[in-house]
Amino acid sequence: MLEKNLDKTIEKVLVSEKEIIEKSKELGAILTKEYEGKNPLVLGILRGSVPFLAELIKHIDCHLETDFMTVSSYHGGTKSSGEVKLILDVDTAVKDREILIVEDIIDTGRTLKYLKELLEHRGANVKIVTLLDKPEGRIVEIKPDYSGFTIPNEFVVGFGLDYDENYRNLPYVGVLKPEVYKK
Ligand SMILES: O=P(O)(O)OC[C@H]1O[C@H](OP(=O)(O)OP(=O)(O)O)[C@H](O)[C@@H]1O
Ligand SMILES: Nc1nc2[nH]cnc2c(=O)[nH]1
Repeated sequence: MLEKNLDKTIEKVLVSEKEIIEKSKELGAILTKEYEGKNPLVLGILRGSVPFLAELIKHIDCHLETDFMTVSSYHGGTKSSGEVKLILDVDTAVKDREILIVEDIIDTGRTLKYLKELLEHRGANVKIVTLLDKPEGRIVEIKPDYSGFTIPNEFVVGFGLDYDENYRNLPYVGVLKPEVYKK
């Protein structure tokens, strides 16, 4: 059964809403300089990136476009299936385009390695910004160009990140109480 109050299912908060907003402002200032006059395509990876993309682009003060791609490899659980599935491709032409991929998290690195290679193969110039980086989870080599917070090797939820499609709407990033996984 789902708890009424999401807060009650959280064991600890790793990154607060205030910290996320402050970090988005910092990253936004850096990205404003990076992309001035380049009209980048800011590419959100569905579904997890939506809250971070929405916060981040408010602080990038230059012309940009947005688009989305859907990929999935966790299928609701806490472990990567090992296979990245492309569910919905980007609509905008990407050849010779400056693309900024926006992600909520890099863990094994499989999703971003797959996406970076796919888009570079199509002729795009790709950079990556992620809200969270979990370096201890890495299985394939990939580094973000810009990263908000480095976190320990724990499964996290909130600010876009789900467990079984829930908790994406929490305004902060946290770790669930162990009993949630037993239900
Ligand atoms: O580095 P990795 O181990 O590949 O993990 C990172 C990916 O996992 C999550 O996506 P998921 O497949 O759960 O889809 P979702 O965004 O719809 O939750 C997250 O949004 C990243 O895209
Ligand atoms: N919700 C969630 N999705 C992930 N995808 C890769 N790592 C994680 C994580 O820690 N939490």
